[in-house]
Amino acid sequence: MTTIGAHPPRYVGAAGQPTVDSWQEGPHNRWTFAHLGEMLPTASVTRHFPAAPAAATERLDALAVPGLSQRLEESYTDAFLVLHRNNVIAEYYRPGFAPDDLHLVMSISKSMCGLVVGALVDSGDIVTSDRVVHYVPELAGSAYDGPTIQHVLDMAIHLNYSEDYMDPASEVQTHDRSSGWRTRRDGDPQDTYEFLTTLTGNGTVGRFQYCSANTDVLAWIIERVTGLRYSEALSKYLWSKLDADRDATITVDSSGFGFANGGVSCTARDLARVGRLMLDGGVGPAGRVVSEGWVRSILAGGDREAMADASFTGIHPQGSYTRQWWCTGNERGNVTGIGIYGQYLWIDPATDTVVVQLSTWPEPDSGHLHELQNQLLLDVSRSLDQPLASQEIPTEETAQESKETAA
Ligand SMILES: NCCCCCC(=O)NCCCCCC(=O)O
Repeated sequence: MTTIGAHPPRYVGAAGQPTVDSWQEGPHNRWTFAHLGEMLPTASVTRHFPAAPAAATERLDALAVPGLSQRLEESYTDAFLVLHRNNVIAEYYRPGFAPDDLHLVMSISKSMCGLVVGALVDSGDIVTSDRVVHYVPELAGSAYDGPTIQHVLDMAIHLNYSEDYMDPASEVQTHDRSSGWRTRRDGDPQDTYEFLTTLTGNGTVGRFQYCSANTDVLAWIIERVTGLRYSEALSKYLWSKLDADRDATITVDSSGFGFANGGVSCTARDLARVGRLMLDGGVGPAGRVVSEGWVRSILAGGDREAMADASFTGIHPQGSYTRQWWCTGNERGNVTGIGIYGQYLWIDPATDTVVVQLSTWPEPDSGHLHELQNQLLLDVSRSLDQPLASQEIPTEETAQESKETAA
């Protein structure tokens, strides 16, 4: 249990926090029996068995992209979807993966968190020029003592934090262990909140440094200004506005803190709805999420001078990062959420299209696979530059038929 600060209780009226040893007892059980997945690992017992067709579900004919099916396989794709205007014009699911299966989206979770911050900036609850410690005084003395919310949003803070996913000595692995993603070691922080207070830096701001901790700081600020747990805030300010097919999930740590930087799972179709609201000026089917101005700032791109990620600029020389989104700076104005192991939420304003690609690369970060997927996403976008009017675009209904055929 964390000893710092006051965090939103897991349930209203909570007397202390339920733990893995106390969850069965009253009064905690009033809440835990209905939220067991937040206390113990759980497995889904699916409504349909077998849950997914043994063959791939493929509906790609509307796209004039040579070798698309093979390229999806080569990039370890589990789910691929093209939402052109309001029509799903192409979809692919690998054998064993169903359209309504949830998929971990890793750091695309960050882009969702950025939208929640945007909503709270719009409402005046967060001011981007305010210092982080104005909201979370517990971070005084850490690397976050000085930087503003905008610095955190744009990942423009120097941190002694290695984001080397494969290095057991890296801070990102300590972060994982503190957040329940890996086995804790003696001396590790008790939870994510405590981990964030331990981070140091050289005190400089203004240069891009990709750091997953930044997003969890944003989530802490969101909790502080809303009084909600991050998982609840994500629902209230984003997910509930999407008319989503399914609930999303987010992993939580031992204190119930949602892993904002990488813990969201959802379906490909629901993820496309997040992209759709970006193209619709911040409005979802069930209401406005964020102002048009916030979305426009993302689509306009961030500070190219600040960008210092050679892997990204190797592919997108005019690239930048702002408000938790990657901005390619290319002639099409593509922006994207990106997650390790091959997750992309790709926005193509030029053709009013969202492309989702959810993969499971054998390794977290691969220059070769990033290039393959970026080229594929660009080819798909460019293929839509020609009007599709002359083609028979399959609708969602025909998608259903094609699923049944595949099954
Ligand atoms: N440790 C918990 C989850 C961390 C998720 C990190 C993640 O998904 N990062 C995405 C990095 C994208 C890099 C893109 C690029 O450099 O081209």
